[in-house]
Formats: sequence, C-alpha cells, structure tokens
Amino acid sequence: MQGSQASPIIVALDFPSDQPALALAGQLNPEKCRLKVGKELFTSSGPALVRKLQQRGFEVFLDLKFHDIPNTAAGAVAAAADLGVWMVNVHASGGEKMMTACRERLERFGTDKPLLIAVTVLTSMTEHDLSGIGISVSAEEHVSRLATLTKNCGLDGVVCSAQEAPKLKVEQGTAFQLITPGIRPASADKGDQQRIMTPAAALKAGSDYLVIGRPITQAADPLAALEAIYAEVVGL
Ligand SMILES: O=c1ccn([C@@H]2O[C@H](COP(=O)(O)O)[C@@H](O)[C@H]2O)c(=O)[nH]1
Repeated sequence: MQGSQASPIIVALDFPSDQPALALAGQLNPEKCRLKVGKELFTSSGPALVRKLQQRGFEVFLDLKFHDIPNTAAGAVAAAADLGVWMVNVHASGGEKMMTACRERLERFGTDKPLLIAVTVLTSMTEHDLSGIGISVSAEEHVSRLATLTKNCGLDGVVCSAQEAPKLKVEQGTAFQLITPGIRPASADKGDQQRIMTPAAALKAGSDYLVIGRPITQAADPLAALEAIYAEVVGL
C-alpha cells in the first residue's frame, strides 16, 4: 500500500488555534499518518483549517462527536462530507434514529462519502464514571451493546478502547472498523486517559486505527515520536 493508506496512525491535533496545528502538520509526513481535527481546533479555526490540511496532502478525521436530534445530526455529517473529510463521527448514545438518519443522509455522496463511525464509551471513562451516569454494566459490556447498535444502523465502525477490540472483532466481524484513542507508548504519561494500551498491543488486539495526540504533539521532537510509533506498528 502507498501513502497514509498503509499507516494506522491518526494524529490528534488538539491545539487552541491554527498556527501550532499547521506548524506541527508541517513537520509530519502524510504518508505516515492521518490527522484528526477535534472540538477545540475546529471551534477556533473551522473548515478553513481542514482545507489547509487537506491541501497539504493529509486525510482528515473530523472528530466532532455529533449528538443531536436526527435531522440536525444528519445535516452536520453532510456538511462534513461536503468538506471532503475522510472520516466523521457521532455518539452512539444518540441512538438508532439519529445514527440511521446520518447514514442515510450520506448516501447521496456515493463513493465520496466519508467513513461514518460512532463513539461508544469515552476512553477517559471508568466503570465508576459509567455508574455515575446510571449505567451499571462494565465498560466492555456497554461498548459491546453500543457497537451492536451502531453496526445494525449500518455505520462503518466505532470509537472504543483497544481493550475492547478483541471482543468486538469476534462479535462484529473484522470489516467493522475499530478506531482506538487512549494509545500510550510504554514511556508516555497516561494523562486523563483510563482505558489505555500501547500502539503495538492495540494493533495486535484488533484496532484498525490508532488515535494518538499528546504522545506525539507534546513530544520534544514530534516527528521523531511519530517515526518511533510508526516503526513499532508498521509490519505487525
Ligand atoms: O473515547 C475517546 C474519543 C475521542 N478521543 C480523542 O482522541 C484524542 C486522544 O488524545 P491523547 O492526547 O492521545 O489522549 C483526543 O483528541 C480526544 O478528544 C479520546 O481520547 N477518547
């Protein structure tokens, strides 16, 4: 495979403005990673920043985790498709009607439609956090339930922890894409992430894509950090 098609790495550009994001993108190789634009950067810098990253050769995952009434969420994913992003997401807890509306709205984009995935249980959450919002099953069990709902709505995959990947690959099949944040090289700080795994272990567990932010973006040498992770995972 050529280009970023060969790399499972998605670098999370969590920055407050476009200057540091573009400066970092300028150091990274689009053949070795895709980029993720999330709520902080999109709120400050918007579609113009996404277009600049695309012009530099990067495929963009627009991580805005839409969660709204079906018509509003469907309009939002269609706007993301107009922007030409590679992947866009919603919250699975938005439910069947919302996810189905989003999938159906993207049909008009034909082969140009982005991958549509759904967030299950945030990787920063523990079972204690779930219990605080009234969910009394394990994180793994709740992720499984939401993944089943997501697949039944015809979406392409889910955001989950790599810890849940082995179970999901058995339950949902190998074509159902698993996008896993909470990736931490052995030496990296955990920060606010809870359900974590190293890059190599995550791929072996069944992750299709590894979302990695601070271990690369906050490294003294981000390019070296990306190269080290790339060397760890490519060829596994
Ligand atoms: O469950 C989720 C869903 C999304 N994220 C996002 O991924 C990155 C992770 O960044 P790190 O710096 O590597 O922790 C970040 O943009 C989150 O918004 C997630 O972590 N967990």
